[in-house]
Amino acid sequence: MMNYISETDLILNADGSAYHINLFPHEVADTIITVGDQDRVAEVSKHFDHIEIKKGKREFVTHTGRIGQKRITVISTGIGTDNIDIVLNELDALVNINLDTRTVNSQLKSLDIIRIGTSGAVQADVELDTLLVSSAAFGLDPLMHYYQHSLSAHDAALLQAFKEAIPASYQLCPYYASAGQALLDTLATDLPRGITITAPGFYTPQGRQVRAQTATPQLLSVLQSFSAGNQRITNLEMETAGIYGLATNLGHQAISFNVILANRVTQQFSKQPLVVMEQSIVQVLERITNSK
Ligand SMILES: O=P(O)(O)O[C@H]1O[C@H](CO)[C@@H](O)[C@H]1O
Ligand SMILES: O=c1cc[nH]c(=O)[nH]1
Repeated sequence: MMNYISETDLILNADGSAYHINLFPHEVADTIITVGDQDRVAEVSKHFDHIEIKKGKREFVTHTGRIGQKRITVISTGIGTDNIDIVLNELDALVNINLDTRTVNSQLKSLDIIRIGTSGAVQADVELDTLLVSSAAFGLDPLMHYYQHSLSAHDAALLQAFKEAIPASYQLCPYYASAGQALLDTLATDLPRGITITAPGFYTPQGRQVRAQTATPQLLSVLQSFSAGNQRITNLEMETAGIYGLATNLGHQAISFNVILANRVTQQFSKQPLVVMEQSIVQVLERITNSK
């Protein structure tokens, strides 16, 4: 059959649910909040008026419910863009593929995908315990090199400028992906913004020096000093570029809210990470429920 998606391209569990995230189409809302930490899922859903579904498999815990009339799914991705590949492809399959015929639906759905995650700042003036929005992200992980990913001339020039700023000896191959403009406009016009670096690790890939010897000794200062026009790199984390790149490829809107827990320039870490995350969750939920 034409355009048939095979049983090994899109794997379903014996009950017909998506292979890793273990969900059925009716269990997913059009507004999706992604968090890294499984325990953060309940910290979000405790603010729901009603929870209709609680499911989980591996690191992918999902709660779907409502605040007022707004139906929201919150799902944990675990750490890293390899998990983003799984979560975004499976969420998209649930809403855009007929799982019985294994063909793509004629009407495609665009999800709103909203990350609430923690992050480290690379600029001294990005303050601890504040909320920062990723206007775009450079991925230093490899995920989007496997997907078609076209850029505007402006964005291609920005990526080229960043590539030229990285010492050749680092052997890095960054990609670039932007936030969904509609979500930036509806949820985050008043928040500080910047370009986020999505790293393929937490320690040396984010310029940390513990015991392992680094091959990229000036990474933090390279990131900190990069600028193009009025754009600069503000923070480091591990999912945003993959979320933005795959959301763009699949026709979804995505936005990443970063709770700044570390400042890598002042070398300070938040004294109250759980309190700040709780305040940020409340703030983002208010923005979502007030938006439409
Ligand atoms: O707090 P989360 O959402 O997990 O996000 C950040 O924290 C983790 C590293 O500690 C990475 O996943 C990074 O992106
Ligand atoms: O510095 C940090 C803090 C949170 N998450 C990261 O990935 N990096």
